[in-house]
Amino acid sequence: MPAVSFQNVSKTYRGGQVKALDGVSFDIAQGEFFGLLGPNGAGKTSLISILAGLSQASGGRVEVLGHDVVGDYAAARRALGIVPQELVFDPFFSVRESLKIQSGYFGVRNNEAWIDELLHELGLSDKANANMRQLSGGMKRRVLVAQALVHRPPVIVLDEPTAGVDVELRQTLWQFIARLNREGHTVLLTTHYLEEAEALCGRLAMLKQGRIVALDRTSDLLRGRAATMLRFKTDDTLPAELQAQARVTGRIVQIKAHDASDVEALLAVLRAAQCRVEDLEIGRADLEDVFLEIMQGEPAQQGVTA
Ligand SMILES: Nc1ncnc2c1ncn2[C@@H]1O[C@H](COP(=O)(O)OP(=O)(O)OP(=O)(O)O)[C@@H](O)[C@H]1O
Repeated sequence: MPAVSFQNVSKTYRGGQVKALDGVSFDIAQGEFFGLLGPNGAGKTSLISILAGLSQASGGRVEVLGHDVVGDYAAARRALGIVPQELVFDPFFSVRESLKIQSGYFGVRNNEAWIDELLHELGLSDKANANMRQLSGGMKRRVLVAQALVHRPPVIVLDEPTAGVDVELRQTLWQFIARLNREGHTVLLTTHYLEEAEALCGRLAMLKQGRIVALDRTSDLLRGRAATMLRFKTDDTLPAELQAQARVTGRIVQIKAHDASDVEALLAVLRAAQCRVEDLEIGRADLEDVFLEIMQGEPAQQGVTA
């Protein structure tokens, strides 16, 4: 039985004018660390909201460990630990009180030891008795993670958990989540940080305009799609034939190359255009390259035609 199963899920808004999800189907196996990626507006939040039972699909079916998220809402929700994107919390309680209240909500009692462990693992021990109002944004985010995990859910859903979060918390969070994953918890992560997704997720789905456009093991996506990247810095204007295929960030230029002769051809074009190149390096394509390639709908194989 899959941990999460999306079956032909669709979602429309405004009486069908906006199609946020258009026939999304995939399963996440138990124990997977799964990443859901997509640009702004692709439909990630819509999909997570349906999974969480916060909004209803316009069509299709979603199950968590075999429990339908609509027909069997309570069981599905109990199986999920959801770390929301927004900082929502009750300002009147202390950190520990809020965790106890959340436990009660799931009918869990006498879990003080687990609450202590959560506080410790998330670096919140010395804030246990602090009022939620007094916490910084990063600390509140840690509490949201603790709240999501208080009932030891088998499936953990993290919706952009590291947006605006400092390096220390990211590391603390990922170490802890990776441990829970090793212990058997399934993890579903949405993020805009592609390095995190590349480092953490065994398998990835990419959403574009409400449809799945890629679904594969992370290593296969990296191997199969993009190839080698030529990276350099320049102050000069790129020759026109390279502009279309280059990714330019300030002075940094990245161009895809498939093999050594491709690299030679690229350098020849640059030399002929008297384009001065600094800090030249040739590296492996990363998930960002693959992501952009898929989102731009470029054909998988496209060499230099110089
Ligand atoms: N309540 C709503 N009413 C109308 N349209 C909506 C509503 N919620 C989302 N949409 C639209 O549905 C589409 C998908 O939005 P969604 O928030 O699911 O995308 P996302 O992938 O989570 O984006 P982001 O990365 O920006 O969070 C977008 O076109 C969005 O404008």
